[in-house]
Amino acid sequence: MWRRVASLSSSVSSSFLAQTASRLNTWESLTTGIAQQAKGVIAPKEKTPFITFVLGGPGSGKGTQCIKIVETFGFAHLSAGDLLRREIASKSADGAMILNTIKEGKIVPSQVTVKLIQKEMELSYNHKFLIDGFPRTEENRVSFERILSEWQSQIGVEPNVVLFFDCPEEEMVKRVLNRNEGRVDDNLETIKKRLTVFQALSLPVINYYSEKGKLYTIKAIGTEDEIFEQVRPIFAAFEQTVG
Ligand SMILES: Nc1ncnc2c1ncn2[C@@H]1O[C@H](COP(=O)(O)OP(=O)(O)O)[C@@H](O)[C@H]1O
Ligand SMILES: Nc1ccn([C@H]2C[C@H](O)[C@@H](COP(=O)(O)OP(=O)(O)O)O2)c(=O)n1
Ligand SMILES: [Mg+2]
Repeated sequence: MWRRVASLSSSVSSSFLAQTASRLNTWESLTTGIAQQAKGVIAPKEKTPFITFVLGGPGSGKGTQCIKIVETFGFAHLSAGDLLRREIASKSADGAMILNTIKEGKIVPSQVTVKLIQKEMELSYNHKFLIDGFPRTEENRVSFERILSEWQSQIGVEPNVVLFFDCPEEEMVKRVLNRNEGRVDDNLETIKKRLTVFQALSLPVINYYSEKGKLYTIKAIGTEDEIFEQVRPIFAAFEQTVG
């Protein structure tokens, strides 16, 4: 259901979307219900999307911990950085602009990134999303909320959980310089710029979610497994309700 409702054009008004979503919900449960009754089985309930933002400075271990969350809790992992790198590799119209922005340690315009994330969510059959490296600016946050508000009848405008991997700069620099994934931004010059951007533009987003009571801060120092032991209880607590 998530996929069908979300696939509706974002240019359509929210009230129309809400009505259509409600109609689709009713129609789908009705038709599914009839078919399932005929087979003598109970129709599964539609699942409400569950959105987690994964934030933290460059090299704080977001991607590494997302892999563990996927393995343990079955989320879909959407890395904003990976989606942007895929655009560069596919030589799309925005590819050159994205490459230059990433090399400079700056943030790609929100409409580009949000469009990529939205597309991935629409294509997913999963209802549990880990959105890694996003939102990195207030502009990112507001652009995404605008999309979510169009799906309001389904999920509301806020993420369910925001994880913040809190890591000392010295450690982040060490990790990024050892990352060895051939990334154009894994060099000392770019990392320094990225850390300045993180302080100036990303920390306000983290503070925003802290004030909203959505933030879970993880001390991102220690082994990968030790850090995951701080992450695990957060998702375990939601497991019953999320499905
Ligand atoms: N707890 C850890 N201790 C040491 N190195 C780590 C740890 N977690 C991740 N790394 C390594 O640090 C680098 C950056 O991790 P990554 O998950 O890509 O961070 P991010 O996505 O936040 O930039 C990778 O090479 C990764 O293998
Ligand atoms: N919301 C985002 C996420 C990433 N980007 C760009 C700018 C970032 O420096 C690069 C790389 O992001 P990525 O999340 O892969 O980086 P780290 O894993 O934190 O090292 O992509 C962006 O412009 N906007
Ligand atoms: Mg990453």
